Amino acid sequence: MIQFSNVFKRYENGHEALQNVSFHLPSGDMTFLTGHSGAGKSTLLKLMMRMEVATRGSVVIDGQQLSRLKPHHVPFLRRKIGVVFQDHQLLFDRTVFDNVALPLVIEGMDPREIGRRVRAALDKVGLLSKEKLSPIMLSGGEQQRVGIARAVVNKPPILLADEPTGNLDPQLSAEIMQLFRQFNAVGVTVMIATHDLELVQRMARRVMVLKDGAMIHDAPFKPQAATGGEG
Ligand SMILES: Nc1ncnc2c1ncn2[C@@H]1O[C@H](COP(=O)(O)OP(=O)(O)OP(=O)(O)O)[C@@H](O)[C@H]1O
Repeated sequence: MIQFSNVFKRYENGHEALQNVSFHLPSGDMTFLTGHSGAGKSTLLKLMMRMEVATRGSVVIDGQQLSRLKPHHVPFLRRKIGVVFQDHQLLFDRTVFDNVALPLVIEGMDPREIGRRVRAALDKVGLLSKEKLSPIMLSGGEQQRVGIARAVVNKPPILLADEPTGNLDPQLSAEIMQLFRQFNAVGVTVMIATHDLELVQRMARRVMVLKDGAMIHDAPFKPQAATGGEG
C-alpha cells in the first residue's frame, strides 16, 4: 500500500530532511513514526500526500508512483488519505457538523448522503450529540475527535496523523489512540507520527524511528526499539 524506496528529500535551502529512507507499509497495517524534533517525520508524511516531492527515490501509494502523478490527479490521491494534525485546524465559525462535512462538500456530494456520512463519522468518535455546537465549545480532546471524524468522513483507506495527541493529557491521548486502533481494526492503514514514546510503547505496534532524516529503526514492537528516537 505504501512503499518508500531510497527516498531523499532536500529542501530548497539545501537542508536534507530525508536520506535514503525505505520502508513498506502493507495495506491494513498500523505503525508509529517517532524521532527527535526536526528528524523528518512531517516531511515523510508530506511526501505521501504529495505536499512535497521526493528529490530522489520513489514513493508509491496504492500502486501509484507519486513523482509521476500529474497535478490534476493529486486531489484523487488526497481522497485516499485522511489526515489528522496536532492543531486539528477546525473552523470555529462553523458547527461541528459543517467542519466534518467540509471534505464531502468540496467533493460535491449529495447533501442527504453528506448528512448520513457525517453522522456516521461523528458516531464513531462519540460526538453525535454535539453536531450543532461550534468546536470552540468543545474540550481539546473533543476537538481532536472532530478532526479525526473529518479525516475519515470520506472513508479513506489510509489515515495519517502528525502529533495527534501533542496537546492532550495522557488519558485523552490514550482515548485518541484507541480510536486510531478501531479504524485500523476495520482495515484502514494507519501511520502516526509522534514524540510520545510512552504511548507508543503501550500501543504495542510497529515503530519506525527517524534520526536526522535517516530511518535508524524499523521493527515490530519491542520496548527498546523506540528509545533511539529520543533527544
Ligand atoms: N519547507 C522547508 N524548507 C526548508 N527546510 C524545511 C522545510 N520543512 C522542514 N524543513 C526542515 O527539515 C527538517 C525536518 O523537518 P520535519 O518537519 O520533517 O521534522 P519533524 O520530525 O516532523 O519535526 P517536529 O517533530 O519538530 O515536527 C528540519 O530541519 C526542518 O527545519
